[in-house]
Amino acid sequence: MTRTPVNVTVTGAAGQIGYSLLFRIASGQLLGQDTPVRLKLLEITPALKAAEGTAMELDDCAFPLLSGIDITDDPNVAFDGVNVALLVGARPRTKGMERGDLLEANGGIFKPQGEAINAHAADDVRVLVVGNPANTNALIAQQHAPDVPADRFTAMTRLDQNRAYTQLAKKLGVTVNDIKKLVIWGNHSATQYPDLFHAEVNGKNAAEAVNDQAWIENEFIPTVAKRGAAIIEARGASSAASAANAAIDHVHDWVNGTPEGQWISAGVVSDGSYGTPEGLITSFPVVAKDGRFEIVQGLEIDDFSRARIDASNAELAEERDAVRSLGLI
Ligand SMILES: NC(=O)C1=CN([C@@H]2O[C@H](COP(=O)(O)OP(=O)(O)OC[C@H]3O[C@@H](n4cnc5c(N)ncnc54)[C@H](O)[C@@H]3O)[C@@H](O)[C@H]2O)C=CC1
Ligand SMILES: O=C([O-])CC(=O)C(=O)O
Repeated sequence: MTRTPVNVTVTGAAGQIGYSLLFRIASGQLLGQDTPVRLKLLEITPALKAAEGTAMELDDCAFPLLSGIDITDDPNVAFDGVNVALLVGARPRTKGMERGDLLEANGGIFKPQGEAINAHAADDVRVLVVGNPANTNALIAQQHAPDVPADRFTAMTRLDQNRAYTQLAKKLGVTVNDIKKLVIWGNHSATQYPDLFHAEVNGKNAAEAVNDQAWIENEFIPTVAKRGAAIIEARGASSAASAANAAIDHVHDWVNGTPEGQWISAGVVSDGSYGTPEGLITSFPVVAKDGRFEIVQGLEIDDFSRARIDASNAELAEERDAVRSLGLI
């Protein structure tokens, strides 16, 4: 292995997503089998011992690509030289708790992390925010990192996309491999809009293949949008392995590019495309090329989709206004 290791920082490393994510990163699934990684684990002080336990287990895997592990409770240390930052650590939503309640609890975490990324990250840093409310947490971090290009800050809606793939595949009796361009617009919340109207199933329009508007409106969209709550209800804890899997997908595609003819979903800083308020971090159909996400342009948006995209972005604008009034941005 001659390449310099890539520094990957994971916050909330002792949490349940961290426990799924770290082993996959160390095994090469994030960046590929020819890329060594150095892991930097950020935790709050009381959870450092648990993070050390996870690090002991990582050691015990003897991963050939894992060149070292640092554990710290100081964001300035954790983000020193970071190339890929996975901001997972946050307070998860618990049963009966609304996403809006999380804004204040989590906002304070992402401001100092944005500042530390600004001060210490490598020039090529890429940031994925997983911790909820992911889009607005990403906005807070991004706003506190003025020296980092804004397009390096992203929020995760890939789990929502993956959920949508399986729901559609089950409905049509196909496999996820038969589906393309099925993407999420808006917020990672119950207002998100999984879009069947631009998706393809074996080359045909997905909404036409379904041919059941009532199913799209009353089953597909709510099932995908409320899946996080359904998992909490069933498991007594929020999605963890599937969230880690989506984080791997997101960064892997960001770095390696999306296959020709495929789109993916990512929360990226809006340039005003599709009437979305500029500056919000909101999910679009994107392609990854040369290490950058590009918003897919020129799609026709009918009234049904328009209403839903606008509603989700209005929610994000409210979240932005709320964190602004709390002095977090
Ligand atoms: N965007 C998405 O699709 C999804 C997002 N999530 C979110 O991911 C987040 C993490 O979920 P879990 O791992 O299940 O939670 P968890 O509670 O098991 O772990 C969170 C960890 O973050 C740590 N932490 C808290 N504040 C921190 C700080 N300032 N710096 C570093 N670490 C800190 C905690 O000590 C804890 O170990 C939650 O906000 C959850 O809602 C979960 C599933 C999907
Ligand atoms: O709601 C939560 O905390 C977990 C979550 O984001 C999801 O599963 O989509």
